[in-house]
This record gives sequence, C-alpha cells and structure tokens, in this order.
Amino acid sequence: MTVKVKICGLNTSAALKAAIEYGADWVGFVFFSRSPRYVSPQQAAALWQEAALRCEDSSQHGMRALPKIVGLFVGASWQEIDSARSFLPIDIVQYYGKVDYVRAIQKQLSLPVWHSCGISTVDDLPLETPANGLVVEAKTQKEDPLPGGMGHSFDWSLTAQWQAPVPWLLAGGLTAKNVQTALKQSMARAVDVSSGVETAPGKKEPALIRDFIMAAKKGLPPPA
Ligand SMILES: O=C(O)c1ccccc1NCC(=O)[C@H](O)[C@H](O)COP(=O)(O)O
Repeated sequence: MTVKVKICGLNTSAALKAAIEYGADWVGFVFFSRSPRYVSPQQAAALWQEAALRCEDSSQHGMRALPKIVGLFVGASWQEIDSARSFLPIDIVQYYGKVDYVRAIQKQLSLPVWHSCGISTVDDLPLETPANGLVVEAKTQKEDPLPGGMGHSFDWSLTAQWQAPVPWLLAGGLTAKNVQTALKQSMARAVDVSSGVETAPGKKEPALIRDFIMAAKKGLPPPA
C-alpha cells in the first residue's frame, strides 16, 4: 500500500507543478488571510487552471492524474466556503474550528470535510467524529501565530495504537528526512506537509516537494 501525500499551502505555479508531477494525492490551498501561504480563491483557481491545462496537454505523455484539491479554512462559515467554491473546484474542505461547523459544511455543501485536531496526549485523539477525515498534528501553543503550518511535530508513537474512527493524515514538522521515521512510529498511511517543503515561511521549494513525495512514497517501513 502506497502512502498518500498532501502538499499544503501551494501558492506558486512551479510548486503546484512539482506537486502534480511527482504524484501528490492532494494539493492544499490556504484561505486563511493571516497565513504566509494565503492565496485568494481566485488566485488558487488561476494556478489550478494553468496546472490542469498543462496536465491535459501532457496526458498523452503519461503525465500523472490530477490530485484532489483541498481547501483549507479556519473558522469559516459554510457560506464563505461556498463562495470560494464558486471559483475553485474544491474536492475536500480541511477545517480548523468547532466540530458543529463540520456538520453544517457537510450538510449545506455536500462536501467531505477533514477536521484538524491538535494533540499532545493519547487522550486528545478522537474516538468518534462527524468528519470524513482527520488531520492530526501537534497542539498549538498560545504564542503560535497560526493554528497550523507551524512546523511543530509531536510524539508520533501516540497514534500507533489509535483506532481512528475515519481515515487520517499525520501532519506537523514533517520533512523528507524524517517522514519514514514518522510513518514507522505513527502507523500513519497518509501525510501532510507545508513548512517542511519551504525555504522560508510561505516560500515553497519545488525540489523539496519532489524530495518529500519521493521519501514518503518509497515504500512503507517494516513494522516496528
Ligand atoms: O499552512 C498554513 O499556513 C496554515 C495556516 C492556518 C491553519 C492551517 C495551516 N496549515 C495546515 C496544514 O494542513 C499544514 O500542512 C499542517 O499544519 C502541517 O504544517 P507543517 O508543520 O508546516 O508541515
């Protein structure tokens, strides 16, 4: 079974091209204005249309299938998400906020929702959720300027025995160098990265995107 990879916070054509070319399963656009990776729905749509056209042009040469689009929102209403969706064909909503909002988004927009949850102990791991998926990452600290995308990792062994209620992604502080260790310790089968493929906050590096995807997908490590 191949590990699935999400590259989050894509904000340039070169970075999106690298994510597609090297086989990312999901590409994430951050619609949170305080993020250094913020793009407007219109900007994300322009990046996506250019990439999709390039992919179609190259499809005769075995260019990879297009990844799914993850729209990342923090505390947004379903109406705001619906407005973003009028520009960009969002496949999945990644949501930071109250779980009640998750239900509203599912009901009003008929879109799958991944709920992001910060953990520091096994007791923080959800045993039930209305969400269609979970993004599990380190609990943020009070002083953190962002609820995610901070490069913080947590003790990956915390999820090793977890009976996740829905499919989940491991996130937080992942890089090409540590992703195999993270997979082995966490038993995750899907990973999500943002700062680990950047040279500075919000500055995505295509070569790091390539390295991360290849490292994550090089085959699962043997069981512990
Ligand atoms: O990436 C951001 O700027 C961001 C801003 C606000 C909320 C969430 C954000 N990112 C969420 C993600 O899915 C990141 O990929 C995830 O937190 C891992 O980030 P990193 O530790 O930088 O790899």
